[in-house]
Amino acid sequence: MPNRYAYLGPEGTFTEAAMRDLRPDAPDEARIPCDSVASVFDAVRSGAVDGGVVPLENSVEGGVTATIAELINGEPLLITGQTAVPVEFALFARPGTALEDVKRVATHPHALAQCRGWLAQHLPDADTHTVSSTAAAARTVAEPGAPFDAAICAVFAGERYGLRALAGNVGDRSDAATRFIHLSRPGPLPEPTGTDLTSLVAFIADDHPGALIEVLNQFAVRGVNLTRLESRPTGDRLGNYCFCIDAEGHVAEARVGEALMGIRRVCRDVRFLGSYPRSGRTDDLDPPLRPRSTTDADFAEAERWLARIRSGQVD
Ligand SMILES: O=C(O)C(=O)Cc1ccccc1
Repeated sequence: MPNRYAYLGPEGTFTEAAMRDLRPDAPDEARIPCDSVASVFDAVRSGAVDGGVVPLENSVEGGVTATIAELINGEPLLITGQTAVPVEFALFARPGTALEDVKRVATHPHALAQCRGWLAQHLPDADTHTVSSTAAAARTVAEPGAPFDAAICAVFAGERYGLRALAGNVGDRSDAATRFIHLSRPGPLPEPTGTDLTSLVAFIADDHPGALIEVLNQFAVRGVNLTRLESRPTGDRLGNYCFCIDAEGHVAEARVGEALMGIRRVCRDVRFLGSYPRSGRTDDLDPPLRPRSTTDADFAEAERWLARIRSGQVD
């Protein structure tokens, strides 16, 4: 039986597009749509599927709370891949509906947040409703007696559910993109590719001046570039935060491994989320920033030098 992969469904979500990017060889029957981000995590944890794809962050709206909360507090899973997908929104309705007939619009909360300008200009009196995904909105609009007149969704979702486009490009920014991650149960890490990311959550030991700088310094002094830093409430009590960090490089590399050891020493707790290729499509990526003296060979040479001086060799 081929491996099975869960994703935030139904068919026609941007997450499904990301899944096709990350698992291009998975046949249609191996792609399992779920109705929430939490149920994708649960399907991977329970072993019902071999992997899962969920949205992580959007270039306009920021982090996807449901995903980040699972990564921080849920039973641990590993991130084993990621990809970025351009998101272009369109307004779709049942055949025969005109723009002026649209009184109720449904979509995903992140899509709504990115289309507010267009809606205010073209449908100022319409009520907006949020549902579990853009494709769920399109599927509901297509049903007889639907509670909504139109959906904001991808063109492929509108077409998939037999709707007609009333307007294209309804996003306030045409260059918006969303980052999606591939999840696996804990196990062997993906091999380093040279263009990898490492994700972790750092829980500060005790609230003191410079606590975050101590964490960031572990990366800075070893020449590791950060690509994302987000503070999130730990959930314990108001004012307690943890820090979600993405860094360039793989934990198998000396500079990244040493930075993680340093963080482990200065933090109360560290949750390692994975080291994985930076994109499903690695062709258009810049090489990671790698300052002088931070190669594995540099670290190995420094380790040999330390061993020599510890044994009293000073020449
Ligand atoms: O609803 C979808 O299609 C998703 O995949 C989630 C989402 C929603 C809005 C922007 C990017 C991803």
